[in-house]
Order: sequence, then structure tokens, then C-alpha cells
Amino acid sequence: MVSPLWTPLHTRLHQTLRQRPVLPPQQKILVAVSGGQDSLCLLQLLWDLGRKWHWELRVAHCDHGWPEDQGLADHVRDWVSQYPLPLFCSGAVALPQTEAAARAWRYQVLLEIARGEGCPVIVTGHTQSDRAETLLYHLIRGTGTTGLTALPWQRSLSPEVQLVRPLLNMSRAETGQFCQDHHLPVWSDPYNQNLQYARNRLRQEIIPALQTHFNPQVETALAQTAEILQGDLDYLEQLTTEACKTAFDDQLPRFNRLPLQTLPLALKRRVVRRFLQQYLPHHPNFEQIEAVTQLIQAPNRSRTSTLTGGMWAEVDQTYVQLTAPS
Ligand SMILES: Nc1ncnc2c1ncn2[C@@H]1O[C@H](COP(=O)(O)OP(=O)(O)OP(=O)(O)O)[C@@H](O)[C@H]1O
Repeated sequence: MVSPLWTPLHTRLHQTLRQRPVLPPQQKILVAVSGGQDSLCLLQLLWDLGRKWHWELRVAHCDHGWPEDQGLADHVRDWVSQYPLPLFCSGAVALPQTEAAARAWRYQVLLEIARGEGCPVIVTGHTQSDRAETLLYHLIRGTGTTGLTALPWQRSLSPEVQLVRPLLNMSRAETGQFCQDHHLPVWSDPYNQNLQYARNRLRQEIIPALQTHFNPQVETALAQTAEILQGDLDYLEQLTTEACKTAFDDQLPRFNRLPLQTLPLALKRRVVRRFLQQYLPHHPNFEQIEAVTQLIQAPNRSRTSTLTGGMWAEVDQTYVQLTAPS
């Protein structure tokens, strides 16, 4: 199974992992393999690089049980059995009804396998192309900075398990070419052709149009934007955490507005968003955050209109407090 070819993608991944220590040597790693080109490429690259990094690899495949996936689990099992690696195949008991339900189930299953195997890391085959599409999708739908960061290299799935995406600086075209060159048996998913799904339309029509008419490197440009925004966001989140520590009250649904008054608007909004996230039953929207942010500088006794469930926010001297109907 050791690939006879050492390609530029091997070198790129090796260098990436030296710069970003997300997969240290000897690490136990659970590789999530869907059967598509990105995760087959990921598995082969990790297997080949494993000679240098000495990882302990395990493979997981989640079988949604959807009719259009018939034969996929066997296909993955046949292929992966050629690597001397443990493979875990999990089948859904109840068919997930939506993509979002399928994703939630998948991550739950992957997390359980990782915990059972003592793997602190799960890796997926998300690429630069996925990152570009996610950024564009969020931009079109409207989002704050958090939505624009789109698919970070690493995020926590639980306190003990990290999700790592090592292929974020490779395009789908590159993983496709790699699979061809290495004769990897890519499963072609009919779902990917269905233009009813916004994601597929972006991938099949919008990105190619942007490449043709605006920028042939649009995927790289968008993915780099996401990368820059991620750095900015990490910094803002750190400042927000510090501001929340000085302003929030441990006991009561209120915050001290005095230390916030001299902060830039971007931080005021973030502090207010975190505050409302603690107390509102759903994610606060733009208008709610703006209304409460204005109270930071407003005269005493100013108040918002009803935020949700009869709840409002009001200025009480140095505090902004949330009040619920009794
Ligand atoms: N059925 C599966 N079994 C195991 N891993 C999977 C499965 N489906 C997807 N993955 C993993 O997730 C990666 C991304 O797949 P895909 O783009 O189809 O999912 P997605 O739902 O868009 O992901 P996300 O919600 O995390 O952005 C794959 O490269 C693979 O590593």
C-alpha cells in the first residue's frame, strides 16, 4: 500500500504539519473515510507519511443507510482492508433525514469510536475548495466574522478529542488528480450532482463562473481570506473573554457597563452577544445585540423593547440588566 510516488502533495502535507503541529509524531489518529476523493487521498497521504511520523492510524466509515449509498460501505471496507489498519464501520439505526442530521450523527459516531480507541484526534478530508465554498455560502446568507472564518484547521469536538483538517491547503482538483495518479477507487456520490442543494450549485456553477470571469485562483483567494479572518477572530475572542471577565456578574443576569464604555464597538457587540447567549433561549439576532449594545452608553433607566419571551434589558446605574416578566 505504500505509494510508489512521492508527490508534491506529500511534500506539502509534510511541511504543513511541521509548521502546524496538529498531528504530532506517534499520535493515535482516527481517519474519517467517506469513500470520496478527498478522504481517500487523505488516507493514502497519511499512510505514506506515517513512515516518517510513526502515527497509529485507525479508519472509520459511517454508513448512513441511504438508498443512494448502497454498496458504499462494502466498497470502503474492500479498499481499506488492503491497508493493515483497524477499520470501524458504523451503520445508522434510523436513517438521517437531512444533511444536517447526517452530519450530527456522523460526528457523534466518530467521537464515540475515537474515545473508545483512545484517539485524541479525528481527521477529515476537508479541502481548500470546501473552505472557499463555505465562506462564500456564509457571505451570501449573511454572517458575522465567526461565520466567515469557515472550517478552521482544528477545533474541539469534546474536551479530549480534536477534529483536524490537514488538507485545507489542497484543492479538490489536486486531490482528484492524486486519486487518479494513485489509482484510488473513488466512490462517486450521485448526491453531489443534484443542483437542488445550494452547496452543489455553488460547487458546480458559481465557483466555476467566478474562476472564468473574475479570478482563476478564486478558491485560493477565498480560503486565504478565511485563514486571515480566523487569526483576527482568535484575537478578538481573546479580548472579548478578558472584557467579559471584568464586566459579567457571576450571580445575576447583568453586566457592568463602565469598563465597556471605552472599548471599540466591535468588542462591545461581542461582549453583548456572549451575555445574551447566556440568557436568551435562542441565538441572539442582530437587532437584539444592537439594542443592548446601545444601552452601554445610554442614560440611566433606558431600556430596550421586548427581546424575547417578554424579557427586556434596562440600565440600572452602572449595570445593564435583563429583566423577565414575573
Ligand atoms: N460517511 C462518512 N464516513 C466517514 N467520514 C465521512 C463521511 N462523510 C464525510 N466524512 C468525512 O468528512 C469529510 C467532509 O465530507 P463532506 O464534505 O461530505 O461533509 P460535510 O457534511 O460537508 O462536512 P462538514 O459538515 O464537516 O463541513 C470527508 O472528507 C470525510 O473525511
